[in-house]
Amino acid sequence: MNPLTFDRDKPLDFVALGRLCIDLNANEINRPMEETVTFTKYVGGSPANIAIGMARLGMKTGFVGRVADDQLGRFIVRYLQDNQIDTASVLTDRSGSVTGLAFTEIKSPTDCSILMYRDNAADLKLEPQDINEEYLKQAKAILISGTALAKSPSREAILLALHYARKHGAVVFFDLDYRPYSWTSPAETAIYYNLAAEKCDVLIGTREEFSMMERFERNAEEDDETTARKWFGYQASVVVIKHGKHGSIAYTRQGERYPGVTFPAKVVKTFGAGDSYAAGFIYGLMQGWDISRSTEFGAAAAAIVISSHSCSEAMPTQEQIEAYIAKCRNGEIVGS
Ligand SMILES: Nc1ncnc2c1ncn2[C@@H]1O[C@H](COP(=O)(O)OP(=O)(O)OP(=O)(O)O)[C@@H](O)[C@H]1O
Ligand SMILES: O=C(O)C[C@@H](O)[C@H](O)C(=O)CO
Repeated sequence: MNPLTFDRDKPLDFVALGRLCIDLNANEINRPMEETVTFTKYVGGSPANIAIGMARLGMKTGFVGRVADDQLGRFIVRYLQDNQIDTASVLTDRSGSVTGLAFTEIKSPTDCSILMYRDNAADLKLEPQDINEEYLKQAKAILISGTALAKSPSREAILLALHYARKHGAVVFFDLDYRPYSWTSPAETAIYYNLAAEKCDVLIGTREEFSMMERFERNAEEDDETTARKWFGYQASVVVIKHGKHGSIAYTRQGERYPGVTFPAKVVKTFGAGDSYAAGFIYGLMQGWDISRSTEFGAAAAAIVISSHSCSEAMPTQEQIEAYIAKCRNGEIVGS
């Protein structure tokens, strides 16, 4: 089943908000970054990757965010536009901020890390005045991600966007996307995550991310079902808890539980799995597919992206995902 309904009369399918940055992925892989000499530049940041994934799947997609007034900011906007993403609400920050950089180290397919340069990052300069109610009113669904809550004024801007989305009946997806380097204290993190999550229809996160949000619960059990049930006491109707290569479990407010499959992958690097999974899963739900088919689609999208060098550039089309699933079923693709 699929408990979500989307307002078919709204012209924009999907609007993502928040982080737009640059990934610099090591070209010489399977070694520490000290030995890497060249990197390839891609657009990055979890909500950016998900928006690009949704656009590749043919959804009419927009973005709300701020980029730096520099060459990298302009590169990001051009890349979004080249991918048919509406950038009317992507503003240039002129306060002297810079584009956030994520240098990725790929030591092995299972040992990847990210070296961040995010001091004075433009994406966190998003202001409440940048949130256009008329724009969000046009969206069937919006997506927020946790990093945008890390600092003011971006934090207030996202909370205002949640208010408008609720007011105008958009379905709200929250990809928890917890990046500890963006936050100053665990208590502050949990408080703002909880505040936002209470207003969202679909929560998608890893076990660790949900546990981070439960730091003030008595007897937190780290049990997926208990976690999901807590959110059904607020606005959520679907809660997805991801477990890396062990798959995911989706719970619904109606008490159903859908364990998600995984697909074999020739893993190059693991990051980007969550973003591609989210794009495939949300796309499925927006097509009216049931939850099992949607999680399967997300898992196949993730297998494709982790078998590739980038996150954004590797986001697959519907045809690519369907072909991948078919090849896995025929035994033409086996894991690494
Ligand atoms: N090694 C793997 N092989 C196949 N599928 C995988 C693998 N790792 C992750 N996936 C798929 O991707 C989905 C999301 O992965 P994961 O739980 O690692 O999310 P995440 O931690 O948010 O990812 P990210 O590393 O991008 O932050 C999983 O539910 C699974 O379907
Ligand atoms: O911001 C990060 O932590 C890295 C991102 O730039 C990257 O694209 C990502 O979010 C992958 O999930």
